[in-house]
Amino acid sequence: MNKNKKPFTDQLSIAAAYILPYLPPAELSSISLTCKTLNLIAKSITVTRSSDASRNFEKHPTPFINNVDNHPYAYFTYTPTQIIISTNASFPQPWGSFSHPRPDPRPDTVGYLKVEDVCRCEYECECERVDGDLIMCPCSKQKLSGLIWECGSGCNCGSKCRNRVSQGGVFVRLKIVRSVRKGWGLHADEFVKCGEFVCEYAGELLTTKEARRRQSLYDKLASSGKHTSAILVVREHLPSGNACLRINIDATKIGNVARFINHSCDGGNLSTVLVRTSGALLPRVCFFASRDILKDEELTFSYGDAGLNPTGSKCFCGSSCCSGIMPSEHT
Ligand SMILES: C[S@@+](CC[C@H](N)C(=O)[O-])C[C@H]1O[C@@H](n2cnc3c(N)ncnc32)[C@H](O)[C@@H]1O
Repeated sequence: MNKNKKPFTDQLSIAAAYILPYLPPAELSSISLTCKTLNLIAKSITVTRSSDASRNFEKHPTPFINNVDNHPYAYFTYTPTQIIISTNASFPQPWGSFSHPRPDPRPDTVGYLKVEDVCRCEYECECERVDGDLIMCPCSKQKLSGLIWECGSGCNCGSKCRNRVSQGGVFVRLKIVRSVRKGWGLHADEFVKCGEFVCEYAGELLTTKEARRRQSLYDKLASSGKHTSAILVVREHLPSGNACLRINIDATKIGNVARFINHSCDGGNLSTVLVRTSGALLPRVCFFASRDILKDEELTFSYGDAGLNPTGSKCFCGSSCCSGIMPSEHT
């Protein structure tokens, strides 16, 4: 026997370590039944997947916690920011063996802003000044448009600029907890101060035509009772008052932690804020804490008006003003 030749199990382990992280749960589970070596590798991938939904893209891991059934995690491709996909194909992403550490562009001292009084003057940004004089106050733009404006690639300031609150990824400690009636839900894993940036709603930016096509597909799958979709539609009313920009983000297959935020009829504890960034054509949809949130509390927001969809599915938000029906606008 050639002494330099690695035993078959070693070769199998090496090959499997490259291939198995790309497999969706059903395939991973069936391949794990074939032999002990593959079973061990599949198990370690399952542990990695359930220990961090963000797959090392965010500052802290976001674990899946399930004490109600046997789903170890939800399977999707992680993106920390919104992406434009021109076709309806998604790309494979390994999950379990690679890490993607992200830079920390935001100083720890600036983790929040008051959503209700968004005066940004305190966030001194050099690009807003000429010879030390403030030439344009960002909060005047806020008042005009009802948006938050942040510095970006169109500004002269760098990534350390403090007017980039929502651009450093997720800084709050979060966890994804399974419940019997609502499936997975995003929870705070530490105290979150009112006004603090929580996360962006990241996913695939779609045309309205594609959003409608996917929504009807997801609705058909949902009627089987096993599929949850995560298409968010936000409308930005342009300053003229005569036009409205419609933003469709689908986080069902490609998204971030925000895809686990459930609906609450009382408006929940998160505010949805459109953030425009200098140098970027399209706004981003971001969530800020609308009040102080305690550790372990579920994070929720209002998906919309349930009255728009009287035949919608049952709502289990549990709030005192629950309408009993999940809102779902006709996309
Ligand atoms: C964006 S996903 C939220 C994460 C989802 N719970 C999961 O397990 O992936 C939206 C879906 O969650 C479920 N959901 C969200 N809020 C709910 C509520 N208040 N009552 C019942 N189901 C809810 C619905 O199935 C909805 O289509």
